[in-house]
Amino acid sequence: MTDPKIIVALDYPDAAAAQQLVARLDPALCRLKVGKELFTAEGPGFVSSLVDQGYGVFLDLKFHDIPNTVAKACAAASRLGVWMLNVHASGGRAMMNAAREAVEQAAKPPMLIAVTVLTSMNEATLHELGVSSPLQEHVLRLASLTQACGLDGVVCSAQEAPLLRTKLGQDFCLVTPGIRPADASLDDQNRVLTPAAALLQGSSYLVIGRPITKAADPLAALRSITEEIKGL
Ligand SMILES: O=C(O)c1cc(=O)[nH]c(=O)n1[C@@H]1O[C@H](COP(=O)(O)O)[C@@H](O)[C@H]1O
Repeated sequence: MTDPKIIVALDYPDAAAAQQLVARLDPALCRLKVGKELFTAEGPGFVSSLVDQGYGVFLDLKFHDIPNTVAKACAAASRLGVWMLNVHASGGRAMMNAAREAVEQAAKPPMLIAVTVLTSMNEATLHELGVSSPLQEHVLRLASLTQACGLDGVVCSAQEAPLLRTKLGQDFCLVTPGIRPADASLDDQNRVLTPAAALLQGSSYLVIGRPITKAADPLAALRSITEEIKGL
């Protein structure tokens, strides 16, 4: 069983558009991330169809609510047969414990990870929310709490991966967006790393959207990145 390190972000408005891309990819080379836009438009049926096509699916719904509601949502997501799902670490200890307990009871438990600080946020946006610590310190605090609650890992910027890898050990899963091959457009991402650099910094899995989804030949783009990170 292969363990592809690339997770392709399916940021599409509907199943037809997403499926056009999916048909051109290869489940041996990547997993797929379904987020709020596609899930809200198409629901669990499309997620199940991706699973049936042999893809590992990261259901990126970033649950954040009271513990009971998040636990029930995680149980429902687990029943879809997804490979990974996530919650917001800022939902706190009781919420994350409830999420983990719900996932553990699934017939085939998915990996459960937590979002620390979104890559779209900076210190100024944190201060506005009353968080006065430096950004990296806050990321580390949320990631440490996530680990203490027994979750499998976090979503973070690849730039935070070295700190988290050092402090939280080799077995903690670091999922990092903001990845750009050396020759790719930055789009709206600011703090980016190349696929190879992100893995060398300690990332476990790379979330990659437009460099693959907008490529003239998405499978060729996926193969080229796979080649770049071979052996890392
Ligand atoms: O949770 C995410 O996946 C995520 C978290 C974050 O902090 N930053 C971030 O860019 N993402 C997602 O990662 C993907 C990046 O897509 P591209 O910028 O096209 O490679 C998008 O689906 C974003 O929603």
